[in-house]
Amino acid sequence: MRPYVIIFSTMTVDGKIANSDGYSKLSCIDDFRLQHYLRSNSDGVMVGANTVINDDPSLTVRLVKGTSPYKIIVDSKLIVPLSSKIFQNPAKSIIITSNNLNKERYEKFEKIGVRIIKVDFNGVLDMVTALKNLYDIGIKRLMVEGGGHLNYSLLYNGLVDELWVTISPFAFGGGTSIFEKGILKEIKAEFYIKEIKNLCQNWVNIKYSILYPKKPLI
Ligand SMILES: NC(=O)C1=CN([C@@H]2O[C@H](COP(=O)(O)OP(=O)(O)OC[C@H]3O[C@@H](n4cnc5c(N)ncnc54)[C@H](OP(=O)(O)O)[C@@H]3O)[C@@H](O)[C@H]2O)C=CC1
Ligand SMILES: Nc1nc(O)c(N)c(N[C@@H]2O[C@H](COP(=O)(O)O)[C@@H](O)[C@H]2O)n1
Repeated sequence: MRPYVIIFSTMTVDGKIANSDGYSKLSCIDDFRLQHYLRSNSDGVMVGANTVINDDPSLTVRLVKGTSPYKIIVDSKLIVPLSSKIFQNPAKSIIITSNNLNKERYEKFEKIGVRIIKVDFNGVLDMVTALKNLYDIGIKRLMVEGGGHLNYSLLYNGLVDELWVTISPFAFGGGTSIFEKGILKEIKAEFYIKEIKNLCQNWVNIKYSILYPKKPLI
């Protein structure tokens, strides 16, 4: 069994979640409220290593009432700084990493009370096993907040149930896309609209469910 997975992202009209300098502030207040609402309705919120390094996020619930979920970082080489805001509450922090690192690297995090889940690494981490582990420790509903490489690796493995994407009224013409394939192959996932909502004036949120092709195209 694995958690029910929802990706939440805010992108430009050209599908970028950050520009090439790492600038990523794209939401309006209604969109931030939706983000915090979904956090408050999730058992865990997951981000990739680059997002932690670039944004130093809190991943807490602040704009609506509710409990902050577990914070889950996907980081195969354990490069995220120990001083990251996420680790201010180490008991609610989990790192998914490779089972192939020196034990001193794990100990640094385990010492402060961060839970480490070790899975196989073959260019990317084995997210199927990672999600099974999360389910077994009580994370039944998982929100994923990017970035593009993490989003794609979950999509590629057929692990995403819904995408909630907000289109903001900007274009970058470059930068990080909402889905970045990295070293993985291309697929053709299909998205079905469940709901469309106007946010603020010029932002629009679309909730999709996802249907997967049987095999990767390439
Ligand atoms: N507008 C928005 O809504 C959002 C914008 N952003 C922006 O996105 C940018 C970061 O996106 P991106 O560069 O794609 O980075 P990610 O946050 O997706 O992190 C990618 C890294 O995570 C690690 N990783 C380990 N295992 C996996 C796996 N199975 N699949 C994918 N990644 C894995 C890899 O590093 P390693 O090999 O070292 O482990 C990889 O390089 C930032 O600029 C951030 O500000 C982020 C979230 C939301
Ligand atoms: N929904 C959304 N809109 C944006 O404009 C964003 N830049 C992001 N980024 C994501 O939110 C995290 C920051 O969370 P905190 O406010 O620090 O709790 C950031 O790391 C991205 O995952 N999201």
